[in-house]
This record gives sequence, structure tokens and C-alpha cells, in this order.
Amino acid sequence: MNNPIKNWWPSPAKLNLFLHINGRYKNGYHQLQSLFQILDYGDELAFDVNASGKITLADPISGVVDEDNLIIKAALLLKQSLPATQSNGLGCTIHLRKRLPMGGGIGGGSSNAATTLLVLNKLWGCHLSAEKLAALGLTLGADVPIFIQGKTAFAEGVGEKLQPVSLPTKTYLILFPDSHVSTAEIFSLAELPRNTAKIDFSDYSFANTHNDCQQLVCDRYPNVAKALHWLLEYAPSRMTGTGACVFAIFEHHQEALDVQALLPKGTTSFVANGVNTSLLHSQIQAQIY
Ligand SMILES: C[C@@](CO)(OP(=O)(O)O)[C@H](O)COP(=O)(O)OP(=O)(O)OC[C@H]1O[C@@H](n2ccc(N)nc2=O)[C@H](O)[C@@H]1O
Ligand SMILES: Nc1ncnc2c1ncn2[C@@H]1O[C@H](COP(=O)(O)OP(=O)(O)O)[C@@H](O)[C@H]1O
Repeated sequence: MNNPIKNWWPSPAKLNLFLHINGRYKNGYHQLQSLFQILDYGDELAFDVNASGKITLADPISGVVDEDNLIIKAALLLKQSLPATQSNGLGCTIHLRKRLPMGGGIGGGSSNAATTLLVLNKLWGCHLSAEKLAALGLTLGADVPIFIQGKTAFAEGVGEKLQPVSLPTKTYLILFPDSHVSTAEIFSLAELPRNTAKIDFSDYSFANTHNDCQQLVCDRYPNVAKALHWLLEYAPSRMTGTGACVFAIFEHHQEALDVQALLPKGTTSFVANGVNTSLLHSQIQAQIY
């Protein structure tokens, strides 16, 4: 009989505390500066490794076929990066507790991919370096490397040049305005501002930064504008990534909970603390293989 007690691995969310677009590369991708804040809240994954050679997702996501699921893609990519003699027979059944709204700019899919790469690298005994895993992950999405590194970080390039930073602990109230914003759509808009001057991270403050995608998303998605407007009554607030989630910053956990309690009924929200190191990385460090 299978052991029903699973080892669940965190797959945390992130916020972009700011998002500046500084230009565009020849391949169409955008040159960014951003501050990725890792949160202590997210999805969880469990991995039952076996010798079947097959990778199965026990908890499929409605609306995402398994071949497109970043969890399956990450597991296959890891297997394919190994010599055939080593990858032969490597199999796994993957369990998922999904909590993070999808397409919300809080990185759920990218984080799921990173957790899969990091944990299977251990459980399958692949011994790939974090740099190699980040390079593999980048082929799945621009946000995967931040979750491989697992540190709150100032990001440049397409989001892959990461400088870990230590931020004071704050609590965030995050709202999901029930609109799915396509990252590719927002980046394809001609009106998107693309010429924000680069900053030195030493000059960072929340007040002197912004999100270059926010106005365009608010213009197109009234739910996002409404949620942001609501939060701004209580605390400094902004959209994360290309949306749709918006967040407000609080000094104390209880203040965030008090404001959450005032939300109109039916609003999807969660309260989380910022962390400088991902809980996944603390758990991996504590594990014996
Ligand atoms: C801009 C951010 C900030 O965190 O937005 P969110 O997705 O979190 O909202 C991310 O870096 C997004 O990362 P991710 O969602 O992994 O993006 P990808 O799958 O790599 O790219 C989706 C599409 O966005 C565009 N794209 C993405 C990143 C970038 N630096 N420039 C771009 O132009 C490309 O058109 C690409 O086809
Ligand atoms: N395991 C996964 N979790 C979430 N989304 C996934 C996953 N696999 C594929 N996707 C696809 O990736 C898209 C972006 O997901 P996500 O990373 O949650 O949003 P964002 O990039 O806006 O933070 C989803 O809309 C979904 O179609």
C-alpha cells in the first residue's frame, strides 16, 4: 500500500513590487527592471517517484491540458537534459494543491515549474547545479529563474539577471479581480510605455517606482482598476507583473487582516508576508537524501 502521508513542497507566489520597462530586445522580449518579492504563501506539490519512465499529474488543472502544464513540461525538460543512461526509467506521479489564481501576475505556473525542477533534481539524483536548472527553467518562462534562486531579488534583463536583496518584512493583501490578463497581449500593445530610465537599486523606494503595465491594464480591465482603487483607500498599492492581481503593503499582519475583513463579499484575496528566502529552499536544505 502507498504511504498516504505525503511530503508537500512549497511553490510560493511572488509580487513585482515595481515593474519598469526600459526597452525591447531584437527578439521582441522586453528589457525590464523589477523587484521580485517572494511570499510565504503559495501552491504545494508532492512527488511520488517511481521507475515506470512515465510522468503523471494526479491533480490536473481545469482548462490546462497536461502537455501544456508547466509542471509536466518541467519534469520532461529535466529528464531530457540527462544522458539516456541516467534518464531511463525515471518516473513520477505529481500531486498538486493549487491555491494561487492563474494568470494573476503572481507567478504560480513559473513557481510550480521551479519547484518541480528543484525537487525532482534531488529525488531523481540528477545533481544539476542551480545555474543549470535556472537556464532550463528560463526556456519555460521568464519568471522561472527567480523561483529557482528562491531569493527576493532585484531583476534586470528579461527577469533572469537577479541580484538578491534583503527587504524589511512587510505584509501584503493581494486581490485577484477575477480577470485573466494575458502577459503576451499586454507586451504586444503599441501604447505600452517602453522607455523608463534605468534606476540604481540603491535609489529604490516604493514611492519612486511604478508599474509600466498598470495604466494599460486598468484601461482594459475595469475590475483591475476597481480593485486597485479600493485598496488605495487603505494603503500604498500597485498591480503586480502584467496583472491581474493588485496588492497593498502593510507594516503589520493584523492591519492587512483588518482591511481584508472589509472587502466586498465574494472578492478573492489572500494575506501573505514577504520573505527574503523561499520556504521551498529552507525545506530542501533541511531534507536528507
Ligand atoms: C513581466 C512578468 C513580470 O513578472 O509578468 P507576469 O507574468 O509576472 O505578469 C514576467 O517576467 C513574465 O514572465 P512569464 O509569464 O514567465 O512570461 P513568458 O511566458 O516568458 O512570456 C510571455 C510573453 O510575454 C512577453 N514578454 C515576457 C517577458 C519579457 N521580459 N518580455 C516580453 O515581451 C513575450 O511576448 C512572451 O511571449
Ligand atoms: N502549473 C500551472 N499553474 C498555473 N498556470 C499554468 C500551469 N501550467 C500552465 N499554466 C498556464 O500558464 C498561464 C500563466 O500562469 P501563471 O504563472 O499562474 O500566471 P502569471 O504568469 O500571470 O503569474 C496560466 O494561465 C495557464 O494557462
